[in-house]
Amino acid sequence: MLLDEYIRQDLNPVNINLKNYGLNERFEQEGATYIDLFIARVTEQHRELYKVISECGEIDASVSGKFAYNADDQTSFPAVGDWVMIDRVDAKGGKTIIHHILRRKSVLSRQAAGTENAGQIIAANIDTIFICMSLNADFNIRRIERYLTIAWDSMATPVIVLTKSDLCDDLPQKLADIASVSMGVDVITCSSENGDGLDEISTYVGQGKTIAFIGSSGVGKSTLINRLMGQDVLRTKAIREDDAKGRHTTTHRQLLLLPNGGIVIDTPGMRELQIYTGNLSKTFEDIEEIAARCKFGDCSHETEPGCAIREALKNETLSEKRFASYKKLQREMSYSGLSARQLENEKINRMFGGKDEMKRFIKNVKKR
Ligand SMILES: Nc1nc2c(ncn2[C@@H]2O[C@H](COP(=O)(O)OP(=O)(O)OP(=O)(O)O)[C@@H](O)[C@H]2O)c(=O)[nH]1
Ligand SMILES: [Zn+2]
Repeated sequence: MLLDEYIRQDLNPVNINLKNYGLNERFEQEGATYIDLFIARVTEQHRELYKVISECGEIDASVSGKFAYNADDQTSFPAVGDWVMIDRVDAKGGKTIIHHILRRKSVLSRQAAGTENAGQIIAANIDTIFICMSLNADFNIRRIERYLTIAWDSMATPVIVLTKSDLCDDLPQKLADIASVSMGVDVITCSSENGDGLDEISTYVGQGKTIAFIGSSGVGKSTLINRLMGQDVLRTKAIREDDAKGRHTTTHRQLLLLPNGGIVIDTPGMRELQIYTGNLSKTFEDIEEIAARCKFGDCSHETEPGCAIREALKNETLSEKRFASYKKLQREMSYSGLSARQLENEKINRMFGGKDEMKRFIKNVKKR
């Protein structure tokens, strides 16, 4: 099924049962204190433009001027997953205005250590965060620790998902390694290839429960979400790389309803939580192009067969030095390596396209 069709089926224009979107008593009660406003959940964010779902369907939304007065603090802006209060549910092709954010149950954010105001909200009100790591090339205990910290900070419950079990032949050793850092956290082993462990994941998913998947690029998050959806709603890496349009252009739904109940949040920010690839890809387009020819999508360019990078290094079409600086930058750009300033700029870019655009936006909203 095409994505458009999926969206149409999903969004019957009238009488949406918001419980399916995770509405519960806590939000209902808080929402009821705002007279004349309607409750809705943020389903998409594109810079200053939002989409929200209310009982009458999905509509475009923007924030009220009040938000812009606090613009130095990005965490006070709505994020995907937020429950918000809007002033109309039928905007007749226009926009509704978001006036309040209801108290968040959990907040997934990236932040720079030791700085204030450096938080950037990636998604809100997630119940369970699946930390995905593949059992082959991506396997790294330190990375799990880092993701666990992020997940615990969020107030959502983390569950470790070890993917691609079909590619692993030393599972007991890897499980023992994981056990040493995963105290109190459930660990699931699964394979989208042969279906192992997918039932177990389903036990964490149910009506009104909001889930999210984080983990390095290529560990199989999209594939897993597609399996839970029962259809290919997200384009997986393999398909993206085949696509003539290239793989930097994909936009897709940021909030998905699962057929057997439950909500998956999958925002671009979530995909970038591990490594900031935006500028890296641009600066090292040549290297990314070569890497795209590696036999394995998640090639570490170290020991895998069919590695195009090692081939290029051997025949000197790629210089060792350039590859070394790419790797260095890649390390520096990992989540924990970003300086406060880099994070701040990146956040502004993501939300507003740039500093000037942000200033213009704030000015405009204040005028309204
Ligand atoms: N062998 C095997 N391959 C898998 C499995 N799950 C996913 N893959 C493959 O791994 C590659 C990456 O999968 P994706 O689902 O696109 O990975 P992702 O985590 O969504 O990656 P990003 O979108 O970049 O964050 C694809 O070629 C998949 O076909 C699995 O269980 N076993
Ligand atoms: Zn390679």
